[in-house]
Amino acid sequence: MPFIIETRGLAYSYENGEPALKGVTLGISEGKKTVILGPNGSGKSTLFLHMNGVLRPGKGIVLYEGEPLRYDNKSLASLRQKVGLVFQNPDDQIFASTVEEDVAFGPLNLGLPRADVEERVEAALDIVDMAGFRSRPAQQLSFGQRKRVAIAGALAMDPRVLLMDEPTAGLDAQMVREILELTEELNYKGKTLVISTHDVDLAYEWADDVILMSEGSVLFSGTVDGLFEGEELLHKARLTRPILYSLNLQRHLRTGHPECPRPRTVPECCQSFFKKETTKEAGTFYIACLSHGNLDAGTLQKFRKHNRGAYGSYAKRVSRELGLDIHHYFSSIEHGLIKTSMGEDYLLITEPSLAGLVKSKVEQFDRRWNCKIKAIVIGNGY
Ligand SMILES: Nc1ncnc2c1ncn2[C@@H]1O[C@H](COP(=O)(O)OP(=O)(O)OP(=O)(O)O)[C@@H](O)[C@H]1O
Repeated sequence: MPFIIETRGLAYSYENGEPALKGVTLGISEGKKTVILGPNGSGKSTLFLHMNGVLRPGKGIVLYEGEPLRYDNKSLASLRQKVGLVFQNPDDQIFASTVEEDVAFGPLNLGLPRADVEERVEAALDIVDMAGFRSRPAQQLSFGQRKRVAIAGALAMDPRVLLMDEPTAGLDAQMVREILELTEELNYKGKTLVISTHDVDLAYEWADDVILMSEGSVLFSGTVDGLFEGEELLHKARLTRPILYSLNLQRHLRTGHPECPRPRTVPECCQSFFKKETTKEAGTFYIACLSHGNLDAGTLQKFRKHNRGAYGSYAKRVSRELGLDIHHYFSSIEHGLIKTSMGEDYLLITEPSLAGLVKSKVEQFDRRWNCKIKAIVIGNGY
């Protein structure tokens, strides 16, 4: 698979002379979810600032689609249209006086017609569930809300690659899940996602590819399983193994149960650990495609309260607006997988463009854990 972004021998020192990057060579595969994993001060933010041209390498080069970056204003503007960066601290990114002005800033600079800018702002604010705050001054928002506005600002540029520097830092648990779901949604819709974090559990659950950094250098580049198999590199990078990885390994060592396939999420762990105790046949995972006004409350009532969820920003917003009695507004696919693997039916409401993603996740889970869950998409107007 071709790399959409590459760095070769990238080195950079800040003004105090301390090297922050020491010859970093790496590649980001198009269409994948890549984690840049590393402890504090390992150079993740400095790397991101190079990947969208904010910083210029001391040595080495950055390439986009195989072409070295150019640093004149026109080339940088064109790069930033394709490679969006969400800063670690939203206050480094949000400048305009109101939320909508801030999100509109990038698209206006592209010279788009006012109506197109409006459309982009509305869509981006909808995705991060901040449409109700559009006229509010950004400084009157919570940290998590400002983080969402910063994400909306990057989304409004409609980039092919979205770099998110520590997107979950400082957010509550529910908001973390929502941001991760949002990244899944964006990735499914074709965007290449790169996030930086020091959270090994998050990296293990989320990433297709992982690049481990320590003290300005790349220690590892490959799959998550490949990274966590050896402990030496992790120790060097002051990181530990993910909890689910360690639990699974301990079971293997203590009981002789095969180590692979390794569970990477809670539903996978439940299925792997407790499969024998589950005697019931698996349930059906109903995926209901929601368009405004096509909901039949009777359908909802056929499912137990704790067996109804909404997935995706649109379905969550519309479900709330319509006052639907939905129980899971986050981690709904995971809840649905747990319920159906225990033999209960689950109803998940989502927008038509995400039904394929949900179905493929259920089918992937089913193939991996062989639990015979049926996934059925119910069309518009069920
Ligand atoms: N503006 C700056 N001036 C001087 N040194 C800096 C500056 N920003 C970062 N550094 C230094 O560069 C190195 C890499 O920092 P960087 O912020 O890229 O790491 P990081 O992996 O993103 O860390 P964290 O996880 O804490 O955000 C660190 O040693 C840091 O102290």
